[in-house]
Amino acid sequence: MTKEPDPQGGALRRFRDPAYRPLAGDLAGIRREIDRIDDAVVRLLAERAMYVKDAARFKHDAFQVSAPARQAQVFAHVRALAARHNPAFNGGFEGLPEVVEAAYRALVAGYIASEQQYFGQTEPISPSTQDEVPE
Ligand SMILES: O=C(O)C(=O)C[C@]1(C(=O)O)C=C[C@@H](O)C=C1
Repeated sequence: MTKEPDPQGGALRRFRDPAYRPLAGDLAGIRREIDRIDDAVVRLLAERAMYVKDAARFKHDAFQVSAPARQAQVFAHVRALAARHNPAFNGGFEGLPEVVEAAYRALVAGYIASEQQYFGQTEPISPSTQDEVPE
């Protein structure tokens, strides 16, 4: 079959697990929920990006921008979060920690590339002239 699925069509299959509970009546309903969630995810990624940009002010050089030990910490953290947030209903989502870690590896690579660019837009300051820290 080389045709895209019909968003308005009825279900074509069912899970063999008798306890499985469907989340929407059709594929259009599923996609509406996915679009809603993507909006929230991307809004948070944009908020995260601004903190990554600001992090450049606290680094001496390109190695510090890359901060590999911190990267490893972030990947382990999001993996653990994915395991914790994996829903208990409908059997959860198998391999969610791996999916989330892979996404974060791609995301952080992009964030680092931009942070390196932003680092190039900074200049060193002496401690006495440092920016004021917000409360
Ligand atoms: O924590 C930092 O130092 C950051 O710059 C943030 C961040 C991240 O996206 O989480 C980005 C670049 C570094 O590789 C490590 C982590």
